[in-house]
Amino acid sequence: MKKGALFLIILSLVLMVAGGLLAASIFVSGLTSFTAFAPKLSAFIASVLSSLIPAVSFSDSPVGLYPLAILAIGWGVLVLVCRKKPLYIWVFPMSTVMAVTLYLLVWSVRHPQVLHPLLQLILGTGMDSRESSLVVLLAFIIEVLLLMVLTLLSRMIMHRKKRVANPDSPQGESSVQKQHPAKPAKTKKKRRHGTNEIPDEATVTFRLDENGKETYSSMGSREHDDAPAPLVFPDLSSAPRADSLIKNGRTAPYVETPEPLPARRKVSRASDITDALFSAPTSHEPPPQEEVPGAGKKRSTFMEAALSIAEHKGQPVASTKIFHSGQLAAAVDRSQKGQGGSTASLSGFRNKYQGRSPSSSADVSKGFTLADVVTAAESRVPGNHDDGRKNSPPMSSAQSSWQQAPVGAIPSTRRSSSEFKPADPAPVTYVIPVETMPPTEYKVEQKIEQKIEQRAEPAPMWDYRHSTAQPIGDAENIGDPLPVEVAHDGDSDEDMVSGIGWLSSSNAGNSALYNRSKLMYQFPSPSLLTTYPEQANVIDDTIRAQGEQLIETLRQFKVEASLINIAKGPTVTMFEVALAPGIRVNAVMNLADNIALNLAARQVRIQAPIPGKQAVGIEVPNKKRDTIGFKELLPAMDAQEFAIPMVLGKTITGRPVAIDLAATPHLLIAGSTGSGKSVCVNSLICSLLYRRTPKQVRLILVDPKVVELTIYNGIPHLLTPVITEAKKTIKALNFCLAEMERRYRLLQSLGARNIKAYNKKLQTERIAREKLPYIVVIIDEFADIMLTLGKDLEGILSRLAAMSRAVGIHLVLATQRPSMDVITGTIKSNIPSRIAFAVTSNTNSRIIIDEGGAEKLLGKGDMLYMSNTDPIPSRIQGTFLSDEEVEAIASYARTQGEPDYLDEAIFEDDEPESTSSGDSGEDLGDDDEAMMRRALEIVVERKCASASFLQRRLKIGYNRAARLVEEMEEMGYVGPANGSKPRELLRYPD
Ligand SMILES: Nc1ncnc2c1ncn2[C@@H]1O[C@H](COP(=O)(O)OP(=O)(O)OP(=O)(O)O)[C@@H](O)[C@H]1O
Repeated sequence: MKKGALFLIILSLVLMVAGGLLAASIFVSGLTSFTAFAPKLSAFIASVLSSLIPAVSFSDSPVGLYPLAILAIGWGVLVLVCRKKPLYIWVFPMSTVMAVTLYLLVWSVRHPQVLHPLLQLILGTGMDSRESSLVVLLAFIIEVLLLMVLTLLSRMIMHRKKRVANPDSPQGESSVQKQHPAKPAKTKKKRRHGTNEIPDEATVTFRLDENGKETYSSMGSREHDDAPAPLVFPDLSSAPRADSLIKNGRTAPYVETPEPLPARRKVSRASDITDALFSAPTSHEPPPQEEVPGAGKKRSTFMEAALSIAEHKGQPVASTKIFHSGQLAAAVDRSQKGQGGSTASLSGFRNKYQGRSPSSSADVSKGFTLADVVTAAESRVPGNHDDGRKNSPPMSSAQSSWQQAPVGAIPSTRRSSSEFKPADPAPVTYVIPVETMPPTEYKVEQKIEQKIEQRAEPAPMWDYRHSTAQPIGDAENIGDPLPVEVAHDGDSDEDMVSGIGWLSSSNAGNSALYNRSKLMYQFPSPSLLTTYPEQANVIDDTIRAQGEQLIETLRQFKVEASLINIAKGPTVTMFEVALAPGIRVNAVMNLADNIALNLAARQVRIQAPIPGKQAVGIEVPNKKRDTIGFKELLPAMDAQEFAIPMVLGKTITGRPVAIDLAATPHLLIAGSTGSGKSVCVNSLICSLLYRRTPKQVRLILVDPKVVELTIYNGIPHLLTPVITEAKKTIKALNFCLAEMERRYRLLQSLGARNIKAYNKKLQTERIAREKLPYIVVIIDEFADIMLTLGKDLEGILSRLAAMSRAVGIHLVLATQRPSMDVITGTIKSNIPSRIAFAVTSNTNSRIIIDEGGAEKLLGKGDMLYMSNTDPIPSRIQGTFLSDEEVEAIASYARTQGEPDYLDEAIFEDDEPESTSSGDSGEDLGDDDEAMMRRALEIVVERKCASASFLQRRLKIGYNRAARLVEEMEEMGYVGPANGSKPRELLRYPD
């Protein structure tokens, strides 16, 4: 037992006895006066004690000996608490005395007439039991106070003792303990390490014995109380977290100037060790590599191992735990391979952790923390281990210092023990070469950077000097250098020049630029169009009479209103009616049928209110409808600068309406059969033929009904013959998706945000690329295809509708089935501009334009147009194009150039792999001969040669496929390029 503890025990007993005597004398002398002065208080105390008796009594308690058991438990706890704190030993006699006092107190209250013999002995017989009970009570209070005083005193003495034991610590306690007061400084689990116990993750103390061998102990362990004073680790509070360095992708180099080293190291947690291990001030620059030859190789293997493990586990270094000795060994192996040095120390490390006795190897499986790694690294201390340096060549001072320095001492703020002091007292520089220890993230970044660098290196793909292409746009001086094209993979089929990708002409080897220049499209003449008689917008007496009759009808239904305006349109006349105050708009709306009845009109549509007016519009069909000729509306397309101008018709007020599909940006047309959809679609297509060349706008037409749009077959605007099959439709739409992606890449290459900006850049910067034409995909009766393809079509259409606007791909979908399964929510949400022709029900109208009204339309081109900018539908009478007119326009367009269709391979079915050859030619790699053999087999199979088909079948890049076809031509197997058609097979291979 320690002297201090003995002293305290004696002190406590003395104090206790003295206190008790003092209290007794005071109260014995003042008892009479107390009871006289405070009878009520004494009575109150007596009552409280009486109520407490059953709970604390030993013998009289109704609960038997439970209080005794509680006391025993309390003692047990005290024994445990004070096991390692000898200074608190006085608690045992103190508590015993208190228990006896308590017992006496209880006795006094329970037996007011009888004085306990013990009390008689202490207090004498001159006192009655009442007085004696008060004395006992006060004695108990004094004992409690004494307990508190002694506790505080003990604590103070312990603090003082620690400070004496560890003069370096200003706190008198380890900083770790201060930081983690909730965790008592003791180990949870221990495992044997030789003769020492190593805590897993708790506070660890590293010590060196007289032989320089390191030992471990947990904080406060008695077993090591007599061990040499613990080594003191440097203050780690300023060290940045290791994982923060890792995240930055950079491990800061650090330079240290060793200071006079203290004899002890401060106790530290494993995470703190690793934090400090990998931390360093960044202000210092590392010395040049030549000054520290081999420093990179000779740097800490264990640190490398630690990093390697952390990297493998994807964790921050500080929190990495190694669970298997094999893992650790593997990490060390990796480090060793990378370094090619420190073999001896590594083997020492292995011996340390792997070459243990069987009993200890079981503990090994519990895992190592990086603290273990660090500790092992310490074993490289000169003099402790042979780390292979004996045979090393002479080292530079810095290198020598580095190798002599323990790994744990690397951080700049760290101090080493005197044993670790380098032989050279001169300032020593420790260097960790940054480049040899890149963390995972850093490697990833490096890879990305390398990739970017690789991409950034442009390889000229198209040299205008070797091309027959003519400059595009306003470029006049071909001699001027053109901007270098962004390179792409030579084997890629990505076309950076063509306005449209995957054209058969460019696939056939023709320059896209050259091919486009063949087109000299002249717009059709308006003379091809029929002129319809001028419609009479005159408001005659008949119409006025109709207006009066309308007001009268309203009045009959108690709706006071006045006629304020009449607008006569081509199909309907709108009577603008102002309602009297207090009349509800709905009152008029509900009278639509009555008005129609009274006016003998077929349908009456009521617009309540007219947007922007304090009036209700009542649209009554004209007795005689006017036809809006397409010719009449041609000038409307020139009124504004439209990218894709299209005429729709005329409003009620006679205003011509033309839209820009590029802004719309997609259009949904729906209406029941005979409502005028096909005529509308024709006028949209003819608008393009009249105002846009194939260089500006290209078309993909889909017509499942076959008879509606096939009339356009052969016009130069077409990208493919009019599609009539669902299967081909999906392929065409897939092409659009691919083209959309290609275009986005093109836009990105020039930093353009949309097709307009891209085309403008080509012109202003005179870049040798084709301008991107707009692509308009028109699908008539898309309900048929939708029902066949279902979700596939919906998905593609939605994606296109959502994303293709910027790259100039626009959709026009027409259907005569305005049902929910055709015009789905997804399609509707992606196509805000819609045209509703006459439908049979209000529900259908709602499906198309989200409100009723289309059921009141009159058919034959009578439409409600809802644009993306104005959700209130406006009534328009569509333009009329007769079949003859359409035929004439298409015929004329056909004379203006050959269509440059997409490669037919796009629309071909995916053929099953040929089994006849037994050759998996599709995976022929770089074997040119085998590739040619397989290509010839395919060509013979098909009786024609197409580069893109070969590309698909052989799963090779387009350029390679085109080369194969050219070689076939040279060898005489296939004929020359044949426009958009595949090359002819001339002879069979031998
Ligand atoms: N704008 C118009 N002006 C005058 N008449 C028109 C107009 N639009 C259509 N019509 C008339 O309506 C008829 C039907 O038009 P259209 O063929 O376009 O209807 P649809 O909705 O396509 O019918 P379906 O779905 O059965 O093909 C046409 O033959 C034409 O006579």
